[in-house]
Amino acid sequence: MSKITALSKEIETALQRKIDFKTKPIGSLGMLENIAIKIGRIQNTLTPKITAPSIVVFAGDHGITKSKKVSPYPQEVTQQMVFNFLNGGAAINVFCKQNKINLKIVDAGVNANFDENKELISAKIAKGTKDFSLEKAMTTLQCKAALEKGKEIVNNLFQNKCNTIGFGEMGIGNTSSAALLMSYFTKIGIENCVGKGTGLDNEGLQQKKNVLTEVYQKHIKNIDSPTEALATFGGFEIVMMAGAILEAAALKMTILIDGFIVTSALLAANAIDKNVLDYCIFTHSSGEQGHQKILDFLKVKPILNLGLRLGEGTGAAVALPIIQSATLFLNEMATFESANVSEA
Ligand SMILES: Cc1cc2ncn([C@H]3O[C@H](COP(=O)(O)O)[C@@H](O)[C@H]3O)c2cc1C
Ligand SMILES: O=C(O)c1cccnc1
Repeated sequence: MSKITALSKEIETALQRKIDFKTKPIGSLGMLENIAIKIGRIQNTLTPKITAPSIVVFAGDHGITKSKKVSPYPQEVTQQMVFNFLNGGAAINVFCKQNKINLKIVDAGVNANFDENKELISAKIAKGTKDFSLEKAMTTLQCKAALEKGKEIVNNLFQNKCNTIGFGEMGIGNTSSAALLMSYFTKIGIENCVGKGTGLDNEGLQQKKNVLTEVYQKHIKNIDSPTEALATFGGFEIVMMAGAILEAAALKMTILIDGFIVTSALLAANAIDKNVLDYCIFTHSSGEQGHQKILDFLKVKPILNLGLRLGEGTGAAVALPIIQSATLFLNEMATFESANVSEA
C-alpha cells in the first residue's frame, strides 16, 4: 500500500482567515466551516472543489449465515440486491441519482455467478467467505488480494477525475463481521459491539451475541496483525473497502464514511495507517448500536443523525449536498469588503 501523508496544519490558518472574512458572524456556519477547512487541507488549496463524486458499493457473502441465525434474512438477498442495484431500484440508486453521484457496484465475493455487465465490476475473490464459527473467513492470501482489488478500483476512479469518494456495502451477515472487527480494534467487549443488524428481535440479538462471543474467543489468540483480523473475521466486501479507503487517502481524496460496516473497515485501515483519518468525513451516525461507540472511539463527529441503519453508502449519498455546501460557501460567498458590509 502506498504511504498516506499526514495533512499539514499550515494551510489551516489561511483557510480559517478566508472563512472569517465572509459576510457572516464568526463561526456561524458551524460544522460547514470544519468541513470546508478539512477539504481545503486535503486538497491543499483555499479553493477546494468536489469533482466526479462517486460511491462504490462492495458486495460479498458470509459463510456464517449458512450455519447460524445471525441475520433475519437469507444469504440469497445479497445477490438479489446486486441485481436490484444494477436495475436502479435500491435506496442507494435513488440517492445517487438525486445528488448526481457516480455509482459503482463491485462483486467482491457474492455466492452467485453474474453475467458480464458493464455496470458491475467483477472482483470476486471467492463465492462467499468460510464460516468463521469453524475456521478463518479467508486465507491471508485472499485477504491481501482483496486489499489490492480495493486499491485498484479506487485508482481507476481517481484516473477519471474523482476526488471525493464514499463507500457502501451489501452482504447479509456483515454486521456480524463488523462487530467482531469493532471489538478487536476498539477492545470494547463483543457483547457491546453486536447489534440487531437488519432487525433481529431481542431473542435473536442474544443468540447473535452468544455466537459471536464464541467466534471471538475461538480466534483471538491467533490474530497478530490488522490484516489477520480482517482475514479471520472477514467479509470480502469489508476487506476490499479497507484497501479502497487506504488507497483513497494515499491519493489525497476526500473519503465519505457511511455506517457501521464501512466504519469497521476504516478501523482496520486506521490500524494499518493512522494518517487515514485525516482524509475522512463521517457522514452519519447509524442506528446500529455499535456505530456511535466507534465514532466516540475515533473521537469524530458525524454530520447527520437520521437513524439510518441500511448501509449501501446511503448516509454518504444523503450527506453529499451538505459537503458541497461547505466548499461552495468557501468559494462563492462575498467578503465584508467586497460586499460593503460593516464588520463587528
Ligand atoms: C433487502 C436488504 C437490503 C439491504 N441493503 C443493505 N443492507 C444491509 O443489511 C445487511 C447487514 O445486516 P445483517 O448483518 O443483519 O444481515 C448488509 O447487507 C447491509 O448492507 C440490506 C439488507 C436487506 C435485507
Ligand atoms: O450502519 C450500517 O452500515 C448498517 C446497519 C445495519 C444494517 N446494515 C448496515
